[in-house]
Amino acid sequence: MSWALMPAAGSGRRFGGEVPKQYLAAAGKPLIAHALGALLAHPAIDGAVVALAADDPHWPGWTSLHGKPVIACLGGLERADSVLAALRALPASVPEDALLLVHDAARPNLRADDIDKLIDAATACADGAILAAPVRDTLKRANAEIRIEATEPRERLWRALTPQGFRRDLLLRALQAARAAGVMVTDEAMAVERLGLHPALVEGREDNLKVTTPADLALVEFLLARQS
Ligand SMILES: Nc1ccn([C@@H]2O[C@H](COP(=O)(O)OP(=O)(O)OP(=O)(O)O)[C@@H](O)[C@H]2O)c(=O)n1
Ligand SMILES: C[C@](O)(CO)[C@H](O)COP(=O)(O)O
Repeated sequence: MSWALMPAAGSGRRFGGEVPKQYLAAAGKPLIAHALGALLAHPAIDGAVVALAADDPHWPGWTSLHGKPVIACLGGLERADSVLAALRALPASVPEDALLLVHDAARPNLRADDIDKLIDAATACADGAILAAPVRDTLKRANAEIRIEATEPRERLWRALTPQGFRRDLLLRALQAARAAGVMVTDEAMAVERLGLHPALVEGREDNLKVTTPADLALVEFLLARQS
């Protein structure tokens, strides 16, 4: 059994504008609709919990999608808080060993083959698994004047994507431990790594983009329009 947790309570500061980016349209649908639809269209995913900002006026009020339950909950100040809130809002019927897939509402271009690969890897690896992309560019470290200070070695460096997949009991333990330590994790794997575990890296599609700035939206629009 797998459930999806979707952090969707962000305000989109880097994107700007009045409407939080997860509700902006691309290829005729809000980004969140693409992201949530991709997850719930997958036969192995049984439902989703979506973490929303307080009094979110844009949330369409979905209670089901593709015939599967959608539960909305109140998110938190940071992404990690929203993920923990969504985890805590899961139905009690979802077993402790259920696989949870955490996916950003801001990543609309998620494909079924990537979900397949992630579920397989997270099922095979007790430490969980994440979609990720190997770094293929030369990496530079900047100084205070935005001049090159150094070139960083890129061997064995990957960019973390989402979904990230972990057992319910492990993810809860990891997120609670990070919060108790006052560590603000930027993805779920970081919390699991803090426990001394080593989640698997699964090479995912480079076009599983997170929409962060307006330029990202233009690219995602192109990608999604080609799908439909
Ligand atoms: N307190 C927060 C912050 C972010 N998110 C969600 O986490 C995902 C990735 O976060 P990010 O791209 O940083 O979104 P924002 O926080 O909205 O963007 P910004 O940092 O530019 O404000 C998004 O789906 C966002 O809605 C969330 O659920 N709760
Ligand atoms: C979870 C994530 O998408 C993995 O790359 C990323 O850490 C989210 O970062 P953000 O700053 O919250 O968008």
